[in-house]
Amino acid sequence: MTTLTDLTLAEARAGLRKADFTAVELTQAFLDRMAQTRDLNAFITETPERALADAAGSDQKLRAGTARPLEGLPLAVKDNYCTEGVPTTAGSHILNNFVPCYESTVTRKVWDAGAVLLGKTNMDEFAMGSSTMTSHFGPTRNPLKAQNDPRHRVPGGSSGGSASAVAARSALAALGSDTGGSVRQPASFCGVVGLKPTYGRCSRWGLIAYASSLDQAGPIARTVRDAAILLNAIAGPDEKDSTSVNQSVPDFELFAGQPVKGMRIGIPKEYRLDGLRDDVVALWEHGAAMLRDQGADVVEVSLPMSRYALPAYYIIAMAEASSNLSRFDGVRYGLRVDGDSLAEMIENTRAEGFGEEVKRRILLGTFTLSAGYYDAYYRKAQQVRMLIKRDFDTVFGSVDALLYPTSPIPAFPVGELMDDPVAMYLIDVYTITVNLAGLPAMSVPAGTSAEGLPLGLQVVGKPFEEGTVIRVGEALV
Ligand SMILES: NC(=O)C[C@H](N)C(=O)O
Repeated sequence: MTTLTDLTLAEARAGLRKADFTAVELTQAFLDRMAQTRDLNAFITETPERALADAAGSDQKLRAGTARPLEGLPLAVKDNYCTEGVPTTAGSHILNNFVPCYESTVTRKVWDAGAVLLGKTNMDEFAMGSSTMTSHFGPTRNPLKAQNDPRHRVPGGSSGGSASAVAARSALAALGSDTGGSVRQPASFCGVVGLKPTYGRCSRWGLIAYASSLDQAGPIARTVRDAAILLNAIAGPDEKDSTSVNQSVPDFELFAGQPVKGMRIGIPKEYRLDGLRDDVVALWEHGAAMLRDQGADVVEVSLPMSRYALPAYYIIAMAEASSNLSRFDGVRYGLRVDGDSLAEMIENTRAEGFGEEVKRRILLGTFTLSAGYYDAYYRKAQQVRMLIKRDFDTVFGSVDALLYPTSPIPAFPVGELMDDPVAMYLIDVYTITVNLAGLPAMSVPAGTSAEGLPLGLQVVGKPFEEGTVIRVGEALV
């Protein structure tokens, strides 16, 4: 029999239904694998007892013929989803010992669909980063290394723990969240699939807020089909999140494997940045050729405003973060560091509880929102955001999807870029525009870099057309 941890989610689902193995056996295999791969530091909290108990419950349902869509399938969850009774830290010291008394809507949906929780995964603190190095719990490692180079690589971020776990086969699939690339970029770095749904497709309720107008839940999985299966479970409106959209949810799995013949795919010419690495250019051209070979019409399009996306994103994200993170004050939950007065207690708690990158963003965000600077920075960034969105609207009048790289670089060595925040922000150049425009996008493992590391290609679709993204994504692997 093949190793259980090597199965895709779709294969594991089929195996459970045919009773080739039990949910308890499958879960135990993943728990063993988690123990073997602990050096990756992919998990902040492991939940083995709950996993085995849930799996036993799933086995009963499987035997009774009442299995739900994700029955008995072991998943990992990024540690910024509130999980009732299970510690939830968002990778921060300030949420040390925080055990939510409620469950996020998205995680509630996967448990209601029968999935099994293996544990909560490591992440950049409050999802701020592209490497998982800003976590209070130490960096996560990518299970993959470059050829002839023993250095450990980052898994990307901020959902680096989730991507590392899926790539290491210590989870069948995982939930991440994507504000500016946090699902897609780690998927690209770890050679797995990452899907960011349309803004409003999934509920953000109980997902610890970073930048509320950009945050979106998303699956990380081994295959496009697996990501579609998970999206089926987490999509849909929620009365607890007024930004979730009442839009019908198709069966996304049906799109995996549908032909791309006759589709029009756009290649944005401005995304061919000066100095882009040869291997990334070659990957992109190869992807376009694959789609052309399958009968798609690949055309050049123009997104001129995207060149202003990075500064606009970092102004908006930091402004929203500075507001969202004001709730962490030591009064109600999480860390409290005493002081002589209430103000001093709050000051001490925030000074000790937040890491350097989070403090940098709170300070910059507060600055851009302050009187006198608001118009020059925040308002202007919102106007730029509108222009970027309009560019996409225009282009989507003539194409069905867009194709470009997920990241300009492959996974870099752990420790690098930490003292150069701007260089770290620049890595997000290809992922942030879709968050600003609220579009669905997917990263698929489509090639290998010169040093033998995975490279991802990104497929971007029209709002609420995740099905198209899934279709094109599947055609690239
Ligand atoms: N959260 C994200 O999507 C990651 C992005 N690199 C950021 O730091 O904002």
